[in-house]
Amino acid sequence: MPLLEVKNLSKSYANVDALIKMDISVNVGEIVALIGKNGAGKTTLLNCIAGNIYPTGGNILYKGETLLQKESKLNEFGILIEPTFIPYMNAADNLSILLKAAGVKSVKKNVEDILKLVGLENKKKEKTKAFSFGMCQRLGLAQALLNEPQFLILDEPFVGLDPTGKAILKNIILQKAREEKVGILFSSHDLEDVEEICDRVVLIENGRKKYDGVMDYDKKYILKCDKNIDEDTKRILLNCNIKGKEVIVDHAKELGIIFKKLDEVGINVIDLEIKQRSLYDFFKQEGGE
Ligand SMILES: Nc1ncnc2c1ncn2[C@@H]1O[C@H](COP(=O)(O)OP(=O)(O)OP(=O)(O)O)[C@@H](O)[C@H]1O
Repeated sequence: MPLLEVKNLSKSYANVDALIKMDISVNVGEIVALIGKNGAGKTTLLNCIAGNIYPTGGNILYKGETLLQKESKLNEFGILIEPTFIPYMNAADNLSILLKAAGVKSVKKNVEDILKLVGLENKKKEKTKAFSFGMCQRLGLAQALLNEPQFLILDEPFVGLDPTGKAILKNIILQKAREEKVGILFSSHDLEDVEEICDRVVLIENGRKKYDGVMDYDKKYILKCDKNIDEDTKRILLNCNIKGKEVIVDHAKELGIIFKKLDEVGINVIDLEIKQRSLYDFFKQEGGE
């Protein structure tokens, strides 16, 4: 059972159908990225899941139960969507107060530990009105992590972060998913960062899901052989594209049989190269830009 399931979800504002019959899921320990042009519907989807806005139709299930009727489940979520803070309070006090205001009963992690994790340990006594946008993003991440969430919702978390901040964020996302089995759904326009960390990507266009797939789309496996592939061997390797000494294979699961066939005709594979279209190229070709 997926950790989170969005089923047939729609959201219309006055004149705009921002989400149209959206289905997506996030598994335990899975990192899923939402990508799509400005205005595609990413933030609307995240806000519906976070309980900030009500969908017009459809359903959201968390651990198999309808989320709309079980708002207490939101305590298991960590949410980073346009974070705002009380400007005349310092960073540490903001975290404590905001958690109480959100109705979180037990603050499991120490505020100082979390501030250290996001690289704000030297800023804990500073009033947030003096915080830059990037510092607010870091503090927003700290806020999202404070109650040891089982599910993380992050809206454009890379925006405004410097390279160190981005590296910290990527490490946190990977560690939360891989070691603590947190499910993570985030939106981003930073396709290189997305490509680096996510397990699955969902492309949204005009409120509809256009693509939903694992990150090994369009992978090609290039077997570099020690001699040219002759006509007889080409006939044996019917489904492969062959160029000189190279055999190009579309699916990893076919590699074993191809290795065996090559071995049978006395051809050795001396190197294996894996090529993949970049997420940016994919996005462009799918009409994302
Ligand atoms: N409060 C609102 N009132 C009316 N229309 C809205 C509102 N919020 C969003 N929209 C519209 O809904 C559509 C989806 O917007 P949304 O913010 O979800 O897109 P997005 O994919 O997050 O975009 P971006 O990448 O620019 O953040 C857009 O057409 C937007 O103009």
